[in-house]
Amino acid sequence: MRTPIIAGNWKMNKTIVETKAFLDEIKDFAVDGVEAVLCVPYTDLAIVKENIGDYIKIGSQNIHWAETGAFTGEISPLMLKELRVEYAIIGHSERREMFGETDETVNKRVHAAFKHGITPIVCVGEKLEEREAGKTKEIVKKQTIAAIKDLASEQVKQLVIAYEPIWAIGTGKSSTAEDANEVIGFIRQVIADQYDQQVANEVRVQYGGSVKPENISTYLNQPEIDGALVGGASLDPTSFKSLVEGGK
Ligand SMILES: O=C(CO)COP(=O)(O)O
Repeated sequence: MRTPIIAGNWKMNKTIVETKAFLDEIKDFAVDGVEAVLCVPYTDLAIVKENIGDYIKIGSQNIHWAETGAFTGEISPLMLKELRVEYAIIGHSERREMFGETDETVNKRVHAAFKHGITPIVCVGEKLEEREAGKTKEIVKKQTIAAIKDLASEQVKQLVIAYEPIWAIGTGKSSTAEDANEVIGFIRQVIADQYDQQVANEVRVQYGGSVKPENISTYLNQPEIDGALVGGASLDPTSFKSLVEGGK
């Protein structure tokens, strides 16, 4: 059985003061049988570490492959480890589209995360024109294979993949649950072909793109969908709690 995982991706939102107010609202919150993660800006990691209990896990929004060095603007796995970061989003479409992230750098970051005991949440997903050209599966297959290149089976089993169709992010246009389920089932098949069915059965694959408390259960009711990666709707504490409850 795969444990559902609901992760909030705050993107570039919330100052320390705003983060503290959010954390005050989720004290003592926990839902049995659902894993919850908050992927916050780097400047909020320390305050989250100091003010969060054991239930909600801390995530970053990226991770560099080197431990130290001349990489202005990047973040090292060692720095994240000190802040009790357990998850790192890697290859989000906003990083791929706006900041030059490639399939190769995604793979380097994935290896670095595993080396330091941080679980990658690898994002894959097609653009609107790719979907319209019938290329969804081709794109997610290419991105998935590149991201997991040279990983051991035991590492792949721990991996989290987020299928986020780019046209559904922040647009209010969500993929239908059936459609997301089909693509996620396909991603699992790609992993089975690269490794084996047992490995594929253990990988958790989330859906992301305009998930809200009102629609989360339609996704989580699908057999292949193991959780959600949520942007906008994770910023409000009441909404975040409903999302995690929706993971049941
Ligand atoms: O990009 C996303 C999560 O990583 C999805 O964002 P929204 O939930 O705001 O559409």
